[in-house]
Formats: sequence, structure tokens, C-alpha cells
Amino acid sequence: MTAKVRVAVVGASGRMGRTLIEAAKQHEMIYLGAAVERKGSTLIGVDAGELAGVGTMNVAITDSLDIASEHFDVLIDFTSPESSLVHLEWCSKNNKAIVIGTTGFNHAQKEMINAFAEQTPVVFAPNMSVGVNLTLKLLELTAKVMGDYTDIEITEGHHRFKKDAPSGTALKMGEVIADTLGRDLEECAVYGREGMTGERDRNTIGFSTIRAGDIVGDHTVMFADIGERVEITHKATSRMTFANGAMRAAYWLSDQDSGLYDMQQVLGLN
Ligand SMILES: NC(=O)C1=CN([C@@H]2O[C@H](COP(=O)(O)OP(=O)(O)OC[C@H]3O[C@@H](n4cnc5c(N)ncnc54)[C@H](OP(=O)(O)O)[C@@H]3O)[C@@H](O)[C@H]2O)C=CC1
Ligand SMILES: O=C(O)C1=N[C@H](C(=O)O)C[C@H](O)C1
Repeated sequence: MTAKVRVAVVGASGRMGRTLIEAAKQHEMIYLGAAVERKGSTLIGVDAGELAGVGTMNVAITDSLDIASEHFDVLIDFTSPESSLVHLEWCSKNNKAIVIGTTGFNHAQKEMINAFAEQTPVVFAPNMSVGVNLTLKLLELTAKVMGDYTDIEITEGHHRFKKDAPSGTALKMGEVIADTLGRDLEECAVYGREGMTGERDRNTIGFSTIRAGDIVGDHTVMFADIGERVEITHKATSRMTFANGAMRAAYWLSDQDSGLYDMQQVLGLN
């Protein structure tokens, strides 16, 4: 029988951190070897399973990857862009693979991820759910058929605590559509409109953002013509869909060489 893959969750007390601990407990091929929090956190020493509300897992939360190092092979990181880069650098120096779910990276930070991935196995994806990754394929097909003559608008909604906008998923959807149509998203994206905007430029891809209550993650892409429109929607109703995807990514990544991978590769969708 194949051995379980040992993972560590960093940012253990976050919304995703706690869900990842729960998902690790449920996944039969994953073993939670460590859970890591910020230095100075009052949670150091607390059992990770107790923190996640799933019962004792005999994994005490630590504040040091160096101390946790001997207990895991793949780090799972849903934190912030700055801290994910620190963790990625640590993984590259310590021969660990890393699954990064964090969003909100700027261009220069993405370049750094690319560079570190030359010596580290990395899965980097703004959305780890199967549904969203299937949706990316549907968007590619729809863009091929209708993209050149329709108005393309991407709307996303998330909970009030989310720090980045538009969501990483919305931007990825925009990138997939722009790539399919031979456009550069940096040139054709329009982020919100106000005042006398003039008529719509057909070549633009519009983004709208909603932040409200406890919305887990809603994304809709509209391809609108005169007389008809296609709308493709994905709604996440539980963070467990992202966490299960991250477990799948960690298991898959444990067997890969250094390189930058996405969820399409993990799921065999490309
Ligand atoms: N790819 C995907 O499928 C998904 C991606 N995400 C992304 O994941 C990220 C986290 O989301 P969410 O869980 O809602 O956010 P939270 O704010 O709830 O959690 C982030 C956690 O990371 C911790 N953290 C930040 N910096 C450090 C650090 N230097 N060292 C250790 N821990 C640190 C935070 O600690 P503290 O509170 O002390 O700052 C917090 O516990 C976001 O970028 C979000 O967009 C979310 C869902 C799905
Ligand atoms: O912050 C979140 O919650 C989410 N972030 C991701 C994103 O920015 O796309 C994925 C998911 O929609 C939830």
C-alpha cells in the first residue's frame, strides 16, 4: 500500500487553515504532521484538531517551520502574499514541496514564485475546487465560440473579510478568456465603472466585485450579445471544496519534480 503524504498547514487558525486541518483528518491518504502559526500567537501548543473543532489530533501548533520540518513533506499555505513568499523560500532551502492557495500576488511576486519553482515542486492555484477548474475549461470553449463578438463581464462575490479584489479566481478566469482570444488582460481589463464612461469597448473584459456577509465564493462570467447571452456561474457553499482540492494537490505534488504546477494539471484537465 502507498504511504500517506505528510503535510503541514501554515496559517492554521485562519478560515482556510482550520478547514484544511479538518480536511487532512478526513483524507485517508493524508497525514497532518504539523500546524504552524505566527510567532507570538496565543495558540502555540494548542492541539490542531481541537483548534479546528474536530477532536484531538495530537499535533501541537508550533511557531517554527524549522521545528516542524522533520514531520512533513508538503507545506500547505493559504495565508497572505508576503508570508507565502517567505514560506516558499523556506521550502526551497529545505527540500519541501508547497501548495499555495493564497491570492492577491502582484506581478513581481508572481515572478518570484516562478523563480523558486525552478528548484521546488509548487502547486499554485487561486481556486482549488473541482468545479471552478472545470468552469475554466467551459470558459475556454465559450470564449472560442462567442468571445470575439460578445461583451465579456466577470462578477465575483465574497465575504466581508476578504482582503484582495478582484478575487484570484476572477482574474484567472479573465486570463483564460484573454489568452483564448489572443488579448493581453493587462491591456483589456476594466475594473469597475463610474461616471460618464462612454459606450462599451467590445474588446474589454469587465470585472465587478461584491463584498458582503459570509459569501464563500461566487463567480459569474457573462458573454452578452444583442438578443442572447450566456452566463456561466460557479458558487462555492463550503470552504471544504477548496480544502479537499488542496489535499488532492498535496498528494499529487508529493510525487512530482521541481516545477510550477496548477490545479488543471493536478486534476488532469489539460
Ligand atoms: N486557492 C483557493 O482555493 C482559496 C484561496 N483562498 C485564499 O487564501 C488566503 C487566506 O484566506 P482565509 O483563510 O480566508 O484568510 P484568513 O485571514 O482567515 O487566514 C489567513 C491566515 O494566515 C495567517 N498568516 C498571515 N501571515 C502569516 C505569517 N507570516 N505566518 C503565519 N501565519 C500567517 C493569518 O494569521 P493572522 O490572523 O495572525 O494574520 C491567518 O491565520 C487568501 O489569500 C484567500 O484569497 C481562500 C480560499 C480558497
Ligand atoms: O478569499 C476567499 O475566501 C477566496 N479566495 C479565492 C480567490 O480569491 O479567488 C478563492 C475562493 O473564491 C475563496
